[in-house]
Amino acid sequence: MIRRLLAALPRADRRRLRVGVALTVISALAQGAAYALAVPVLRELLAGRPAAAWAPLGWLAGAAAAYALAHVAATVYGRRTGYALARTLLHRMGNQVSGLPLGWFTPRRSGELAQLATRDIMTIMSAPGHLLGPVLTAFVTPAAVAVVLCLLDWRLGVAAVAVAPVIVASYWWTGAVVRRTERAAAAAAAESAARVVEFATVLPALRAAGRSDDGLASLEVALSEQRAAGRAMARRALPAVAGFAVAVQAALTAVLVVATVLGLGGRLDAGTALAALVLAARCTEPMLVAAQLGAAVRMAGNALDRVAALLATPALPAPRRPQRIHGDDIVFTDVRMIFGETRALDGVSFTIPAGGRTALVGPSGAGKSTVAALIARFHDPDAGTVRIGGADLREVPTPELMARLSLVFQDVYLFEGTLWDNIAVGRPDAEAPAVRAAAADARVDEIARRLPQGFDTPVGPGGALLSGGERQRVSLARALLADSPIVVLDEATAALDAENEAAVTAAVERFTAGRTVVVIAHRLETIRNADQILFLDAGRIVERGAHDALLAAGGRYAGFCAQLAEAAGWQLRAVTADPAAPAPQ
Ligand SMILES: Nc1ncnc2c1ncn2[C@@H]1O[C@H](COP(=O)(O)OP(=O)(O)OP(=O)(O)O)[C@@H](O)[C@H]1O
Repeated sequence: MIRRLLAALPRADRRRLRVGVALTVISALAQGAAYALAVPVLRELLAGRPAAAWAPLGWLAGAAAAYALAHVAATVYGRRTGYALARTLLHRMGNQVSGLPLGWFTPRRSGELAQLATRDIMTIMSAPGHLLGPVLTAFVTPAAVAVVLCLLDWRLGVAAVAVAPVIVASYWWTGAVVRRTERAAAAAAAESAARVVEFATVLPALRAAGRSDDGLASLEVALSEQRAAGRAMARRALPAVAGFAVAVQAALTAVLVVATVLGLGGRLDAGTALAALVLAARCTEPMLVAAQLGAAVRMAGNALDRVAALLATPALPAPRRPQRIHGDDIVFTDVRMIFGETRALDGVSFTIPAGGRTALVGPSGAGKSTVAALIARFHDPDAGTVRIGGADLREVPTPELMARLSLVFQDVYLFEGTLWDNIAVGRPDAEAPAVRAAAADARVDEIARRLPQGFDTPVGPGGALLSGGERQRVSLARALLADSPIVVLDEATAALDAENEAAVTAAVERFTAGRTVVVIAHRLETIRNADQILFLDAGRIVERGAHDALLAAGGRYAGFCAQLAEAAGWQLRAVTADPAAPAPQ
């Protein structure tokens, strides 16, 4: 464990851990010496020679003082190392996470990350701060005492040392059991954390569909699995911890029996026998505590494994031969994208010409969002290439790609800053009039007028103080300000009310004119104005062309449009269904 903690620490903090461990060992040895020096003191006192007890008593006081000083210093070093460890690991995790492909961030991963950054980091931090000291002391002090017993009387020493292998073996067994069962318990905890995140995310949709109980049911299943894993851990670890306690008690009993037999037989003086009994009893308690703390050390080891796994997650590889983007055309060549068992894209090839508008259409799960995600390089494809302006996206530095793209996705996330900051992030060097113009185009100025501090109003974590439609308008303003030549829109106006939708759609139309636009939309008006329509199904492009040509072909797209028209007609008829109903005044 110490080796692994050293590996996790930066060079500057490793010395602190080494010093802390050395001080712990010194304090444990001093404690052992202080215990052992009680033997000559007791021996002299019981033999009626109090004057002769002064010398060992002085040594005992010295050892006790050395123990106290080393113990305090070791505790301070341990705590500081714990903080340094937490700081370093959180920093490294932050750096790592910021370099991971955006497609990595699913609700499950968010749950795991939350567990890692909170529970696991606290567990790891406690290892040098609170655990290593008592665990080391629990073994070093009895070892020192055993050495002293050997010097006092070899038979007592043999009794103490004979049971040491049993104690050490049962300590490792306890650790192995805890380590195994804790992994399952931690996986169950991460699963239920992910379910909580997911439940909070989908609750509005579930409630709208009157099915909140469905989400609650999967959350309850995860929570009861977590409870079961916790119980299984306790059930399996308990016998191991109890076995260790029995081994420690057996060691104590062995020393007690040998000391008593020798004392009664007159082969050991009363003072030494009594001191041996006291010493053996004194060492028992810290060893029993060590069994429990040892389990916590194993949990810290598991937590370190999980952090190491995150740190080893491959980031999007940096370009080996960085290429510049020359142009705005987007070309997919035989692209495959597989998520687990799902072929999200299965050998897709197409060209999105520069300056044109391409609509991605198809049933749910067809792969439309995956196309958009690959254009923004949220992932690299499993096979094939995605090129923009002739450059393979794997070879394009991220800032170069992001300068070319504006993304307006369905799930809008705002960061915890002001309304203004959330728009200006689209182009940090933008002058105030440009930010205001973008805000006005996306109708964010209306929102600002309503808020107490106007554009300087904080929007809360994730933009929580704004409604879904308002967040979408802010994200549109951001894209308008960014003024990028390529725009990817995913259901960009889905959360807007009718009036705002019309206004924002007009702004988007103006803004996207002449740019390369890739739009995922289910509304007929958006789709039919596209220069090119790519109809996807089950990860393949099944039809492509312009609206009129595809309609005339009478294929899948034509059927899809008929469904959309029928749905629109159904809405119309539903409103005017009852001719006898009184007209609104
Ligand atoms: N990160 C992911 N992990 C696992 N599976 C994924 C992931 N992203 C997409 N998929 C799967 O890939 C398939 C295509 O998904 P995609 O979101 O691209 O479809 P879509 O056409 O955009 O659907 P919708 O219109 O419903 O948003 C689906 O089966 C989906 O479950």
